Amino acid sequence: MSVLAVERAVAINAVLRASKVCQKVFQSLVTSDTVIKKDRSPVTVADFSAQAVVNTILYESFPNDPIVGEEESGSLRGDSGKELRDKVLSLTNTVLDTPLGDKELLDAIDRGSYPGGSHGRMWTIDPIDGTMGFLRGEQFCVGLALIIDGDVHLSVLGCPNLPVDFKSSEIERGCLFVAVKGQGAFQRNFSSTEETQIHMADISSPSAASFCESVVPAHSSHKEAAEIASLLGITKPPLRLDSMCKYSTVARGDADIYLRLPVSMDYEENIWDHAPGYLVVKEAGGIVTDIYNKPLDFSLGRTLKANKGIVVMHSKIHGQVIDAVQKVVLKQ
Ligand SMILES: Nc1ncnc2c1ncn2[C@@H]1O[C@H](COP(=O)(O)O)[C@@H](OP(=O)(O)O)[C@H]1O
Ligand SMILES: [Mg+2]
Ligand SMILES: [Mg+2]
Ligand SMILES: [Mg+2]
Repeated sequence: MSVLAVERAVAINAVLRASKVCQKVFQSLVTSDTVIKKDRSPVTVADFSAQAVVNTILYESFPNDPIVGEEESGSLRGDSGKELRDKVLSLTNTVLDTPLGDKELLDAIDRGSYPGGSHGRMWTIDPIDGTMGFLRGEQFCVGLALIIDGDVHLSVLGCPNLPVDFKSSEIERGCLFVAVKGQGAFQRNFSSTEETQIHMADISSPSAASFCESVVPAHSSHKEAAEIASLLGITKPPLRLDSMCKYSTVARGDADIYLRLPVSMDYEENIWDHAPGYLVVKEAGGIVTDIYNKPLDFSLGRTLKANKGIVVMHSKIHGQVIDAVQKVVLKQ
C-alpha cells in the first residue's frame, strides 16, 4: 500500500461529507444564519458543521492526531448559542453515521484548537475557505491537510461550485483535489471516484500568462497585481476567485499565476488558508513562495509568521514573476 493511503482515504471521506453539508446550507442559505465573529468575517452554520464533521471523522481513525482548525465553538455555547447550536447539530448529523449530541458537537469543533508547531503529525482544516464567496453563491472550498514535522504531506480540497472543466460547455460543478507528497496531484469530480492526474500548464513567457487573485480587495491588493501584470506584459484580465480554488485552478492549468499581495504588512496568513492548496500546486509541478521568494513555513504555529503574501507560478517563469512582484510590492 502506498504511503499515507489510509490517511488519504479518510481525508477524502471527511472532505466529501463536509462539502455535502456546505451544499445543503448553500441551497437554503438565509442571512440570519450568519453571525459576525470578532474579526468581522462572516461565519455560517456550515462553517461550524463542516469543521465538526471533519474533526469527528479524523478522530475516529486518528484519535491522537491534533488538529489546527479555523473555527471554535464559543458562539454555539450556553443559552445565547442554543438556536445556532441546534441548527449546526441537526445539519452535522445528516452526514455522520453515528449522530452526535450537544456536548460531542462542541468538543468536536474545539478539537481544532491545537496551537501548531514543528513536531509530529497535525491536521489543519478550513471548513469553508472563501466564506464570502460561499455567501455570494460563488467559489468556496473545504480544505484539509496533514502536516508532519512542519511539512505538508497530504491535502484534500473540496470545491463544490467549481466547474469540473472550465473549457467544457457542460456546466457540471463540484470537484475534489487530492495530493500526497511525492505522489502527484489528482482531480476527481463529486459525481465519480475516478481520479485524473493534473499538471500546471506549460508556459515559457509570463506575457502569455493569466493570473488569479482574490475577489475581495481587502485580502489582496488588486492595484499592485495590475501593476505587476503590466510589468510582465500580461494582457489577459485577472481571474478573480474566492478561496483555495485559486490554487486548484492554477494546478490544473486553467491559470498560470496566483498573486496574494499583502494589503497590510501586519496580517499573518493562516496555515489552514494555504497548506491544502500549497501541496496541490507543488505536486502539480508549481512553485509557491511568499513575496520575498521565501518558501512557506508551516512549522511556526497557526499562522505563517515568517512569510508575507503568496506567489504561485510555474518554475519557467519564477524569476520574472518574483522580480516584478518585488519591484512593485517592495519597491526594489
Ligand atoms: N487582510 C487579509 N489579508 C489576507 N487574507 C485575509 C485577510 N483577512 C482575512 N483573510 C483570509 O482570506 C480568506 C479568504 O481568501 P480569499 O480572498 O482568497 O477567498 C479568509 O478565509 P475564510 O473565508 O476561511 O475566513 C481569511 O482567512
Ligand atoms: Mg473565516
Ligand atoms: Mg480560509
Ligand atoms: Mg474558513
